[in-house]
Amino acid sequence: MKDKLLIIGASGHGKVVADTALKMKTWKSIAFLDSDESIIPPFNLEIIGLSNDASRYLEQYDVFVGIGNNAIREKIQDQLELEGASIPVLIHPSAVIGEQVKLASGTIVMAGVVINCYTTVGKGCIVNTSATIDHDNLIGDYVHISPGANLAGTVTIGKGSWLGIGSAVSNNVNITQDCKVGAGTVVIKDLTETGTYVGVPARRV
Ligand SMILES: CC(=O)SCCNC(=O)CCNC(=O)[C@H](O)C(C)(C)COP(=O)(O)OP(=O)(O)OC[C@H]1O[C@@H](n2cnc3c(N)ncnc32)[C@H](O)[C@@H]1OP(=O)(O)O
Repeated sequence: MKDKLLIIGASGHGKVVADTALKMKTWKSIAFLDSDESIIPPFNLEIIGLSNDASRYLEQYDVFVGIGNNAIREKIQDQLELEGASIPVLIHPSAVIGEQVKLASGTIVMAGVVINCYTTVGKGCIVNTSATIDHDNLIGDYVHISPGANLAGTVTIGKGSWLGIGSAVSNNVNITQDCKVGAGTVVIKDLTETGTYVGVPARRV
């Protein structure tokens, strides 16, 4: 753990990552890397280098990937791990985390989230604003659970899957890897094939 934090990506998701990190009051300073010169960084923070410059800062900074796309986040975090980066977990102070919950590095838990007991969340995940994950869930690496999604008890989500805003997953349901579950979709049965699913109940499109 270092006393400075570097966030890769200063656009929409990176902004919320920075906001969460500021609220944690854990780092003396926070800065961004971003290759897009047109971006004005939020909260008067600085962009100190290009997106692929992280290697130069690993001695001094904790590093967090603030990019919403699951596949891109995975690629960058995997490389950072190979280089020995210190990658924290970010938890907004308003989140409620149950007993025996495990959260792996590079995961962010945003404002208003509730994660109930005995759930495990893999690395590089986004648990977005006001999502709820109930007891005994197993969330794979690089999953994004969008704002307001609700997962009942004993749900499994495979690596790289994306649950859209306001979606719901019934208890004891398993969703395989790299699925996209649309906004407002209700999943009541296992999704065993990778694909895009929408509607109530969920159907593949
Ligand atoms: C902080 C943040 O912003 S986090 C980000 C939150 N964002 C989201 O949650 C967005 C979720 N994304 C969606 O719901 C998208 O519509 C997706 C990923 C499911 C599908 O996107 P695409 O692959 O581009 O599919 P496309 O738009 O072509 O739709 C395919 C069909 O599914 C239907 N469809 C798409 N999304 C939905 C949905 N959420 N519910 C019901 N039907 C849907 C479309 O109407 C279309 O039907 P048609 O073939 O009869 O015309």
